[in-house]
Amino acid sequence: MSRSFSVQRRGSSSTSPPSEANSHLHSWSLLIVIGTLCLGAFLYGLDANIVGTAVPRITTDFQSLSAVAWYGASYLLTVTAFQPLFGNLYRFFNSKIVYLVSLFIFEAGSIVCATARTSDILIFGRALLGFGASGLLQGALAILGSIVPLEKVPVFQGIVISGVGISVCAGPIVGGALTQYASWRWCFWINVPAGFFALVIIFLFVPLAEGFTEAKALPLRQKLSHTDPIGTILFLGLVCCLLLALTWGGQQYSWGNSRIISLFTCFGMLLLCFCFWDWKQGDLALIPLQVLRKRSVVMGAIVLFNYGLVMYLYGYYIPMLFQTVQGASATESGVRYIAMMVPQIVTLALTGAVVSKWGHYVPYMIAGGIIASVGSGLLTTIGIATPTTQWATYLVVTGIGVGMASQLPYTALQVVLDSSDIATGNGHLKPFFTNCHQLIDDAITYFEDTDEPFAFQLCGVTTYGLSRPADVTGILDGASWAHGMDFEFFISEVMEKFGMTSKEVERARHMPQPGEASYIENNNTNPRHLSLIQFVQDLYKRQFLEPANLDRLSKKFSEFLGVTLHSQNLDFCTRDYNGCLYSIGAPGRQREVSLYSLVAGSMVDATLRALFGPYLHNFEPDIVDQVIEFNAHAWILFYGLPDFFGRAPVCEPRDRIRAAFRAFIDMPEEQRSEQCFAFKHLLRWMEVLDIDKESRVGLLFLFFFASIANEQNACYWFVAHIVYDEELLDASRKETELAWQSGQLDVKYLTSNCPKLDAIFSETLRQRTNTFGWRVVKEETVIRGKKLVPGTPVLIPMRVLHTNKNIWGSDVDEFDPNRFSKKAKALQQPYYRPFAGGPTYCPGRILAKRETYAFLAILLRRFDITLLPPFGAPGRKPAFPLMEACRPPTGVKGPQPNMDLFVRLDERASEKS
Ligand code: HEM
Repeated sequence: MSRSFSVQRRGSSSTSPPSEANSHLHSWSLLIVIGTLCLGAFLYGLDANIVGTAVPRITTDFQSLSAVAWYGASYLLTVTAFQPLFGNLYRFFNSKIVYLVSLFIFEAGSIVCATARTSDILIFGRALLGFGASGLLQGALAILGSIVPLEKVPVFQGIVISGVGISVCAGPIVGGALTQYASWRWCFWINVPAGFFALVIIFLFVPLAEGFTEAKALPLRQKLSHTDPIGTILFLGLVCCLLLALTWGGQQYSWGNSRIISLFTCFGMLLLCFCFWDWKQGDLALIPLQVLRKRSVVMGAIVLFNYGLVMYLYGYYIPMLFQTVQGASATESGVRYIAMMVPQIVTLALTGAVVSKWGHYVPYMIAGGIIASVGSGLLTTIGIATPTTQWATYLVVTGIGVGMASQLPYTALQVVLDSSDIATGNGHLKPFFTNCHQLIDDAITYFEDTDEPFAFQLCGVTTYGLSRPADVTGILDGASWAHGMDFEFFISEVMEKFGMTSKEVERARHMPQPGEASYIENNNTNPRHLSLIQFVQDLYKRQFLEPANLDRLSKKFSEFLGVTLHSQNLDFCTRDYNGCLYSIGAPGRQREVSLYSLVAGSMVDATLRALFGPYLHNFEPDIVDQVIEFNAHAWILFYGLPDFFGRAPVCEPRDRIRAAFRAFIDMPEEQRSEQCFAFKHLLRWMEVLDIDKESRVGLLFLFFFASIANEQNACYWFVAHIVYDEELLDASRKETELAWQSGQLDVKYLTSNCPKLDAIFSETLRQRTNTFGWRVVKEETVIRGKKLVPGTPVLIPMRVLHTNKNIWGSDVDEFDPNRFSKKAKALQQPYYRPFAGGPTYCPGRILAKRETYAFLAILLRRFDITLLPPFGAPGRKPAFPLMEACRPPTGVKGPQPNMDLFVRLDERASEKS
């Protein structure tokens, strides 16, 4: 049975870096569009608040006191009931078009209201208005996602949403003034020029192109079925029946009247149908039933319902009291109402800020309820002659109470994220980014009765996580359901994050067709007419698995490593890569170094030189540090976190590396003679395709990142375990010495004849590959009875394979290479997958082993290694570093900040020159 909470729109398009995304707006065009979206949000809120002060005139004009509640309710009904529908429309269709359609409906509704000749037409017009308005706020947020970079979305979101806040305050005053000095009809006419202006601006300024998402690429039929039209109709029907029965009952008709009874009966039947339909639809339902099982959601809904009741009751009856009982004009009534609205907005903002900071929301909710009740009680005492100070004080008290508590159900879900309540919150952002593995473990425990994939919210995006080892291997090995999962789409998203424009990413997915310029017969570079993405994947395999290319690359790599690993070249080991600034003496034969700096610095340097030749170092002398810095913070880019206007730690290294790549690409091919095979072909083919320069830089960057993301840290743990354990160190020295028999390092011998190293390497990878694989649901897929919704990302926690006690025994947390000494048993274990498997089987697996072993072999050949005691504790063995746990991985993780091993390297006599 389904357990996920809700399906929300993916903001994939907005993740590309600011300067590169061609749909992003700048300067005055951005200003004007943001102003217009604000106007849309203002109109959305205005129409809920403007009629209150106009209602007394309307009821007088139409002689329709019995319909008084309907003027507000019809708007509210549709504006609420159609929210989920519009949410899905924005998810599956182009945001600009859906927004324009909703504005158009809003305009039509306004004209119907403004020209209404009867009360019924006005009610119909209000319903139409609400229907259009239900797409305005969501639409503004959806459009924002494609016109501003992701990191700036929260700021602009705040600006746009403030339009609603202003309308709450301005609505009654504007409504009052228009009703008094013109006619109540102007409360609706006002929407027409404003809405028309918004239509024109959005039409002219917002680009039609937006980021590609899998949901938007679904066939029309599938899109329509996912918007759950039947659920929407049933929901609307049942709400209408209930509201009609409640409005007419006891007023127009007695409660026992057959119409009222029929309406209640219809409501009951529709409710049953809706529940059945909702249950059948699972995750695709308008309101997934699982949501209602969650205490926090149910309580939040009850609180919101009660405050909604209070707000709308007062919104109608207090202006009526002012105007019809106390004889105030419509404008004056609006101004008087400020006494309630201003305190409400102020306390709303204040409580929100306080709760966000300290996290306790229940006290404010209770206090708000008590204050609002006291205020409401006091309001019951006012009458025709109540002095201004008295009724104003009562309104202020009520406003404070309502403002204090009415938004807290939303805030509570954002701020207090209880990981055991995994499926109930509308965001698991905080636990994911502070301890993602704990969040996944909690989810697995929480769902262990069903073993079905769980769902959680990440940056507003519903994300599935697989909980069973068999499902993880199933996805890698192509289980029958795995074809519904797409890796290519995930890669497309990552390409955007690394700087390709969405237009070029779409082109990269396209297979060249006969007749197109990119379909070149007898073309040596891309003879199989692959799409650019497939071409890149093919290049990976040719570069890292074809013996000639692989041997050349690993030979170069070892040579560069051989140059670096000399005592006089180790100054870089003083770098503060991991919060471990370690001062070493002047270059000499004995050096004391941070192991992390030693491994990271020399591995990254050798990889860069083997892949690119010396060129990147020429363009950016600090390139090694920049890459290490980038790797440490790549998760910020990867998970699309805001870069705080370019100040996140990932920004500077990203920009400097990109600048070096840009200069590299600008060199004529003949001057790049030392670049590797893959880059030569990749750059050539991108030139044929005429991919824009920034996108070429982005793809090159991503290609390079794949080859270093795991390597540097995997090698660190491997060497750290060996250095930490004298027995392992001795055994490793013995094995690696044999690879130097010719005087040169024989890497192939090393990787084929060292069982002890193999066992240590395998155990290191078992313990350290806590990475996540990612896929996107391509078509409706069912795993263990749970329907996964297309377009939703799926997280594959490899960890469930390697840390599972049922598979590896109760000592799973111990580092024990012996479990791999009996090779046949552990290595053939289907749940041992450090390099994944199937179509995405890591093409760098052979090179990874060669590079790691080569590093160790050269290090042991050159130096005697002594583990240093912790600072200030001579004679003691340092603690083994813990793995960094606070950030989600983008590859194998490094040690926790300020945790490292420090070693003394004594150049061996045989190596002294
Ligand atoms: C010990 C080090 C390494 C580990 C643990 C590792 C692990 C992995 C894993 C688990 C995947 C599959 C991701 C998925 O299915 O979602 C993968 C993919 C990949 N790895 Fe590695 N890797 C390592 C080293 C390397 C090296 C040295 C290179 C290149 C020189 C490399 C290049 C790649 C590439 C290009 C892919 C993507 C394959 C595709 O697009 O189909 N890896 N790696």
